[in-house]
Amino acid sequence: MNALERLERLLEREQFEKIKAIDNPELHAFLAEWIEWLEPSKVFVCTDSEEDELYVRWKALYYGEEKMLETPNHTVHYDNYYDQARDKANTKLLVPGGKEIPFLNTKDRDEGLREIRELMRGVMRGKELFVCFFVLGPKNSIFTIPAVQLTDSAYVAHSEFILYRKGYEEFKRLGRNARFFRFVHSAGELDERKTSRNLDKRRIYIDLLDETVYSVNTQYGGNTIGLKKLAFRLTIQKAVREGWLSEHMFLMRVNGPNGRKTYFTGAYPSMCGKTSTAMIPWENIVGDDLTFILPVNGVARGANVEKGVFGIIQGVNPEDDPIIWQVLHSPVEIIFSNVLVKDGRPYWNEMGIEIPDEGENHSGKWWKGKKDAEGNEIPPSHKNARFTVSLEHFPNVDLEALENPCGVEVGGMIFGGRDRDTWPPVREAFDWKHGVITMGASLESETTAATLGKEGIRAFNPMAILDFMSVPLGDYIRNYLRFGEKLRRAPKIFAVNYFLRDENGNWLNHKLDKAVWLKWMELRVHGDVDAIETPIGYIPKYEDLKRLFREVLNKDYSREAYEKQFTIRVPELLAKIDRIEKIYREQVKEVPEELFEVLEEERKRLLEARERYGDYISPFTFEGA
Ligand SMILES: Nc1nc2c(ncn2[C@@H]2O[C@H](COP(=O)(O)OP(=O)(O)OP(=O)(O)O)[C@@H](O)[C@H]2O)c(=O)[nH]1
Ligand SMILES: O=C([O-])CC(=O)C(=O)O
Ligand SMILES: [Mn+2]
Repeated sequence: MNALERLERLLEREQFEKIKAIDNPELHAFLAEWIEWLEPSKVFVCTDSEEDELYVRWKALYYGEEKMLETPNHTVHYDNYYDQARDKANTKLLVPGGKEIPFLNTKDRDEGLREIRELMRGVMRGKELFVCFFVLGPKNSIFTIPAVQLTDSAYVAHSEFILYRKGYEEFKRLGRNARFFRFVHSAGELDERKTSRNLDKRRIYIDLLDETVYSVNTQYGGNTIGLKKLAFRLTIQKAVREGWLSEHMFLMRVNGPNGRKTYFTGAYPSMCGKTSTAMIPWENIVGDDLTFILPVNGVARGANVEKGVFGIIQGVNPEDDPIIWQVLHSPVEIIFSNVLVKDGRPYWNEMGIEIPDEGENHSGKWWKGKKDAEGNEIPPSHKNARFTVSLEHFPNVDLEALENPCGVEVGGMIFGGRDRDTWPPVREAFDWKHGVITMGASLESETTAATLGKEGIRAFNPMAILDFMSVPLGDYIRNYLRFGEKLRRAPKIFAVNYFLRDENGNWLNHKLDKAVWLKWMELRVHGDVDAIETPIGYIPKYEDLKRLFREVLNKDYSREAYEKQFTIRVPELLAKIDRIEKIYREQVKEVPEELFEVLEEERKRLLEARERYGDYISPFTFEGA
């Protein structure tokens, strides 16, 4: 029996017809094999129709994976108390022979496939399987990659409808020519709260050879939403092979003088400010998490991989995040996850208003002071609680840029992380290579609640992408360097640090200061302001920042604040170069030699400056020099 015949027996007539309309034997074979293996009691195939999308939304409520809230179109979803973040330990790249690759979590492909298949055998008995088609990137564009998702979680399918462009028609159009990614997910057995029960058997296995990702016994979006971080491993591999960039970056428009539009990307690790930057009130958002950048006629063109936001809700308050606040309080389609709910209303940590002392949250019934099994007090919402919403609902979305099949020209690329004591708030690289190596490849950031495990540990995280890396790091960096050489107009590279602290641990900057750094970078892209040359790149002049603080935030910016924030901290900077060099030499290996040369030059500049001016050098010293 061929695959289509098997599918005809497995599916109800109406569902079968939807599959049959796609002329792709490879897809048929994949579906027949997995439907037989997973043994769902029912299969629903989603086309691009409103009706099918609505069916999925409804099923998330019907099966209890989501509950209705008071506001129309708002729902809440809970993940298991121990399934609240990405599980790095159980996320593995399947490679032939289980070849060890530094910093990557690999596993023998045959063994991994055997294990995951065993865990998934018959796992959907008594459940409904959703077969969904989406695309990464804008439709019918140079960026488009089709993907098919199999999942028994209506919540996962629902999230994908909010976050990605529909792809059923694209599959039909492409027919046999479609080269597509595949995702197979099962939440596994659910408990009475409809959360995954068998967390000890949670696995996320990425088959790089077949461009297929398997995920089982988990619901948390970062472990399950195929097109998000699971596809990301596949697109990084593809990009490095084909000579473009697939990045953990926001994409936004910064509005310059006289209506000038300049687009920026920004790579910061999870929970380090991508969404909050892309949502700065004066500017416009295109994307907040994943960006494809292609070289087109010597220009870097970027597009959002997604069309929605799976954003962190903790700390969202009306003062700092007025637009997100407004969206979260309007009756548009939103899934709140792992928040506190009381009388049908969602509440979260640090929302800037009084929140109830009891209700339901990610731990079940909750009251103030409740402790978990480990004796830790449970906050109202989880630190990694999130909201899922389409970008079309944001008044500040740049829709033209979002849907442009050619993307937008990237004027600047920003790197940043949680760094308490080393980098200044903003600086510009001397050139592409200097930026790629001393800013991107040298990025370190403190760990956060976006992944399971301890927080606040400074960790090497090149390009904010290490968690998702799927090729040897040296190859990835080489591709970056070569990418710049292909361009006749390379984006300028910048580094930011929103997380500087003083001796007492207090933040040196306010959350909205980044609005000023953005305006400064926009001016720099066009050569509209001068800057001060330091050993680590160009930094802003005090007068320019003072003027911008006044114009943008209507705030004073004192010389003292500037001096403290922009002091060049030579001992910390040198120690960092030592750490980074050691990692690349001893752990990563097989790194382009240029990396060491550029680090060495930076070290020399710092040593010379220290010789002349001492350990901590005021920015005014360089300005005068
Ligand atoms: N102190 C400080 N905290 C900030 C600043 N900007 C953002 N944050 C905090 O950073 C956290 C989340 O940042 P997001 O912008 O949601 O993170 P993201 O980079 O989009 O993360 P992912 O969605 O996990 O990839 C929140 O807890 C914010 O309060 C800042 O300028 N200063
Ligand atoms: O993928 C997720 O779980 C959310 C996210 O953006 C990240 O962790 O970087
Ligand atoms: Mn992310």
